[in-house]
Amino acid sequence: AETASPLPSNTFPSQPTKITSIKTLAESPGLTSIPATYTFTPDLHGQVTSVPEGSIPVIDYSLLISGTPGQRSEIVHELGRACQDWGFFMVINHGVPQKLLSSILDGCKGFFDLAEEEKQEFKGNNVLDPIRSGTSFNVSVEKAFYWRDFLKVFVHPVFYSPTKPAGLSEISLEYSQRVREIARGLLTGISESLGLEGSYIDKALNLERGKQIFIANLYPTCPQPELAMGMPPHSDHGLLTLLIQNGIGGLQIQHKGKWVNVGTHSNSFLVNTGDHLEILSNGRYKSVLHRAMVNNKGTRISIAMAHGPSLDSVVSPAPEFLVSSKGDEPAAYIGMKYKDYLELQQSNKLDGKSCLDRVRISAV
Ligand SMILES: O=C(O)CCC(=O)C(=O)O
Ligand SMILES: [Fe+2]
Repeated sequence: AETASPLPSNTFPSQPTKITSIKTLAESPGLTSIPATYTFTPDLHGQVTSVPEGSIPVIDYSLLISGTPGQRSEIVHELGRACQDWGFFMVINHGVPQKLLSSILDGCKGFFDLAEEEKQEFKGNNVLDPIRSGTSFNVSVEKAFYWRDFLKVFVHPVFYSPTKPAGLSEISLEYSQRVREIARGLLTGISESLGLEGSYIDKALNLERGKQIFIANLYPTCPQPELAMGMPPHSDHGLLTLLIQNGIGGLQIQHKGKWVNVGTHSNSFLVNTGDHLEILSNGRYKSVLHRAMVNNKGTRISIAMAHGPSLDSVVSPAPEFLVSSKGDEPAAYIGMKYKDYLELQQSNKLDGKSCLDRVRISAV
């Protein structure tokens, strides 16, 4: 039972023997240092570069959906550049009301504020269970733990939601639908930017039944943020992840080998490319490495909405990229059923792009 096992006890005097949430630990009175089991290599923060204000790509979604043909093709071009150069961009003018964004963040806060016993009802037993609440990433395989609690819920093609707190289910349904629509719109533009039909990815990966996963992350205030890690460097398994946060930053992306602070951007979606976009595009659009830092100023909540192929899709590089007038291009990844990939990624340690490395045939 993966998520059922309690964290092992350690020598830290005030640590209870069974930690089911970092929230409980973070709220212990007088906590001034973190247990050794939460400690990572020091000076993670020192290696961060700041990029000039305004250099992270920004995509105006309204122009993709209702711009003139000229504006639209400009946005498609910008999407392609963002995927190629960054694997990351911000989406503005997406049309999702600010009120819905704050309601869903409040709903997640309500979930994390439930009594530990209540959250335990939703802990799940298997990595592919549709509702899973837990701490760190996968405590059954980790030696050091992340300063993070999570709630992961499958919201499409079948919608699930925890039954508590009251109201979360309704808000989550609406939020999931709105965000899925934007993800599909972006993937239409991304298909075109790859020189394919707009509907290419949608059809090839059966997005009508695409897997959409709602991931709420809680990063409580940490007394030694420079020693702890919210989420380690990793890439996401799906195609595109759309993230929002509660006004507190912490996300960093890797760009040209350096870690870059994304910061806070109210009312925009922070979008990153995932492994399946890299596989489908035969390495043209690489999934971006990202991680979550913690802080000692306030509790951070982020909601990452992951969009992937349908579970039964077997994804391999699109044949369109393998033959060209310039000669054949070898497939750089083997085909794998998305369900198997997801299971592999969730059952192991979260470790960079180690999952993608398992399907990679050659360096690209
Ligand atoms: O909280 C964040 O900023 C990142 C979360 C994330 O990468 C994930 O849930 O996959
Ligand atoms: Fe992620």
